[in-house]
Amino acid sequence: MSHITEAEYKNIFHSSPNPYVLFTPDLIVADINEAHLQLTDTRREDVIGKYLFDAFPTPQQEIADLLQSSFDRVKKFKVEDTIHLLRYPIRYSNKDGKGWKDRYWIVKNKPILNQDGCVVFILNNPTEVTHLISSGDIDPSWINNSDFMRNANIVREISKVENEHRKMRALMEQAPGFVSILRGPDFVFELANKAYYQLIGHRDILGKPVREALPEIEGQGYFELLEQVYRTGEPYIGRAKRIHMQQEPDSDLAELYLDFIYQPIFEDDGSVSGIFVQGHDVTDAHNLSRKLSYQASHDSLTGLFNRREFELRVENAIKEMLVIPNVLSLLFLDLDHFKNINDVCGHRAGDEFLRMISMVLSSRLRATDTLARLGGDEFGLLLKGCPEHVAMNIAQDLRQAVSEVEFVWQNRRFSGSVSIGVFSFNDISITITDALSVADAACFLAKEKGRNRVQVNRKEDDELINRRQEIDWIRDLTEALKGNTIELYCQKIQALEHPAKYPNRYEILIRLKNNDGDMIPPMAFIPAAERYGLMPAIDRYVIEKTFLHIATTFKDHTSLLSISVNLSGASLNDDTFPEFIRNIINVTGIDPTQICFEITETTAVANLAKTSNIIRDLRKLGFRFALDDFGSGMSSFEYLKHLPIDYLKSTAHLSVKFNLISLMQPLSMPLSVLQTLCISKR
Ligand SMILES: Nc1nc2c(ncn2[C@@H]2O[C@H](COP(=O)(O)OP(=O)(O)OP(=O)(O)O)[C@@H](O)[C@H]2O)c(=O)[nH]1
Repeated sequence: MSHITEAEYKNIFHSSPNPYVLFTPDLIVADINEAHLQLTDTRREDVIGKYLFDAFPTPQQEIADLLQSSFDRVKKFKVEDTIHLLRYPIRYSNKDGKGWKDRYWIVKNKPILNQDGCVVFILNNPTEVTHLISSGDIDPSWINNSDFMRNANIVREISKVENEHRKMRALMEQAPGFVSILRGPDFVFELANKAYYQLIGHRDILGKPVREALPEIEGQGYFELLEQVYRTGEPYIGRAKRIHMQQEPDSDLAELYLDFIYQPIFEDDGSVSGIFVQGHDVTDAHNLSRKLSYQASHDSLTGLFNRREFELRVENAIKEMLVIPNVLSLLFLDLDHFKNINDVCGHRAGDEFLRMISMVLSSRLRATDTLARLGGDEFGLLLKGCPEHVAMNIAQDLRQAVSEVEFVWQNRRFSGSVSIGVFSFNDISITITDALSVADAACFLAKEKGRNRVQVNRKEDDELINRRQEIDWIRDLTEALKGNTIELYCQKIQALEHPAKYPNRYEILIRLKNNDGDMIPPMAFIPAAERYGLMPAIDRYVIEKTFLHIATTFKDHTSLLSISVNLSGASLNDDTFPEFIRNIINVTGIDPTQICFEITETTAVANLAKTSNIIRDLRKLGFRFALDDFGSGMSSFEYLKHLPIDYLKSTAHLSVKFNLISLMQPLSMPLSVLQTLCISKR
């Protein structure tokens, strides 16, 4: 058999009575024969090298889409595709003018494959059928039954389906989330919407396997997940999963967080043929929630953990000991004389110093240690798997490091100093509150012993036990002050002589209730309140409550009553106290002559000048003053000369009559009973 030369092939192509156009896969006109040029009334030079729709324009996009989809099928499935009826108008231009001539066609598109099976050309062969449609002399029943019309109906159905398909694609395109379809075991990109392209930085991915299209994803576990879904047919849902990918060509990898689903695509026989990928970029929401949780767990000034997070971590560490026996060490650090920096240079300097100390402490710790700022100038440190002797060494190291800090602010120099309490334990029954208060108490002792030192907790250390008890009282008292649950009682003051002259005298006392409902007398908690500076708050609480009670309950019987209220030394040293009293009188409108403030001898003597001034100030308003427990201390009559007091109250064994001497009655009663008592005695 003789071979046909290329020239002979060309000759056959050009002289064929059937119209042909040869397109490249990009739909560029590679060649066109005479029959086609005549049929479409076109000149060769106007179409060669041009894109299909530039060479053969059409007035309507839908028509172009139909033709385009036929070419797409040819490229995809590599088999001939026929459009059984296509309305494709042809442009004309003659002496009558320009316009479009309606033409109808049957169009066949055939792939020309190379040796590797790739599409190198598409041979387009249109057959014009306009005359069949427009002649009008065709028997209608023949039209309905003819193959031609059946084909036409099929075409209509196909275009309906294709229309639906187009709408679906448009919806997918506009979907706010990203969508793509991966086909076959190599996960070749068959489709991707706008959001997907945006996510991957508009890379050219269609027709490429995912490993080739997105190489930077390798090693992040995503390809393995695709394979798993493909193999098992089970969908996979990822929530805020981290991925590193390029969002711009040649850019650095960006850290993103995605919510997504890999949904298997099933064929009719139940096999998986691809994966439908759908999801959202949730990076912003994720980062925001990370930021919020950072803020909730960190101290904004120093960047260290805050008290809440610290307590949570200590609590978890105690729970972990249930599973793995361990020794935990808690360090409680309190800067020495920090207030000094604030007072001398202002809070900004104080803040800067706190930041500096935080850095010094952090730099000496392991990543697994938990350092937190608990508040003010207090820090907590949790060391896991750390026995006491190691914790002591660490504490000494930190103390030393802080003592070497030199802080300069506006030419003023300050050196650092810290007191540290250490508590090591392996007892899983301990509560977090106890553990922290033991370390706190040890730190307190370190302060008391002279500061700039480390104090380890020893169970047998009485001082520490007392401190812990005190800290518990302070916690209870602070709660009670906040919750208004300190209870006020009154106790009658009995004049030894002329009792009728002083009928209704009462002293206000405070009581605290413990968790079991038992009343706790003041001598149990007042020392702790004095030591921890809670007395001014307690005094004000009692004064407010008592004055309000008198104002509301004894409005019409005020002259019947005289009430004694104890005042602590701290209030007498507080320059704002007289102002507080003036305000409360204005608010309640009570008569100051009904009130007698009781102060102790030791308080008065501690700061005689200041105390005398405040007493004078308040007496001018009408208040009276009594010196309590006279005789229990130095009992020097000398200083009494300088104190402008009205009464002396003495212990029973020392009967000194000054103006009025009283004895406590053993029974006391709640303040609320007072009204009934007084009124009935009237
Ligand atoms: N600059 C600054 N000061 C704070 C902050 N929080 C609390 N303070 C102050 O820190 C001081 C802590 O005082 P203390 O610990 O009682 O006093 P100190 O001078 O360190 O005395 P000792 O602990 O007894 O040695 C108080 O004056 C608070 O007002 C803060 O965030 N910034």
